[in-house]
Amino acid sequence: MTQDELKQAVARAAIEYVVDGEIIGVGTGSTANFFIDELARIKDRIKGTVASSEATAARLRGHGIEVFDLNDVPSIAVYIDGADEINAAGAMIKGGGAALTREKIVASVSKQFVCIADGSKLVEVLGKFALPVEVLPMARNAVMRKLAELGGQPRLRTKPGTDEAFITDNGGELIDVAGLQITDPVALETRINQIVGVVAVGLFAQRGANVCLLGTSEGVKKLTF
Ligand SMILES: O=C[C@H](O)[C@H](O)[C@H](O)COP(=O)(O)O
Repeated sequence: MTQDELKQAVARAAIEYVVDGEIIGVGTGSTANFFIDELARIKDRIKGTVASSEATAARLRGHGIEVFDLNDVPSIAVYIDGADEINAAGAMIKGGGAALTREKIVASVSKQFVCIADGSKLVEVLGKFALPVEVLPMARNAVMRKLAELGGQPRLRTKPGTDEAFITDNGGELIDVAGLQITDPVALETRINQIVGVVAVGLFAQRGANVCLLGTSEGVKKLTF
């Protein structure tokens, strides 16, 4: 099976976690896009969605699925999203698709987090995938110095093919920190959150996944945490 077929299989399996009559939180990225396409088939069963990025909101609306502003929503039944890496405890690195801050906010108000990922995303130790950190632009270099003190190699994310900083949906910039061996994800998340100028770190450990649907050649494996 191709990686896309594995992503499609977990996206389909995630429909089982959609709660009828409720608002569903929807993630960002290629796996989440497959989920959105599956959700479109059963859109009449749900009240609507909250999106974790402008791209996701546009795809949902393109399917005729209602997208609510989070400020108008008291709670979210379930949040469904991909990950760049996930470990055996349900802690994740996210933000390869630049949506980490809104993803973290939507996940924080969701009762359940269902991670959908192809099997390559399951790792023993998080950190091979460079850890994304969103910062306010004026704090970029100050935050990069602090992140270097943690032992990683911070690098500003740029617009493809240019030297210009990539700008997120929130007007922030992204620093990708390579070379970390994240043996204590909760401690590192706490430490990076304390750096002034950081908007959010793409380490989802304090609020990790409750369930992971992992696409493998033997079928969809379900991990619960
Ligand atoms: O910002 C993007 C998100 O955190 C994605 O969930 C993550 O990058 C995984 O994306 P994909 O499903 O495309 O591998």
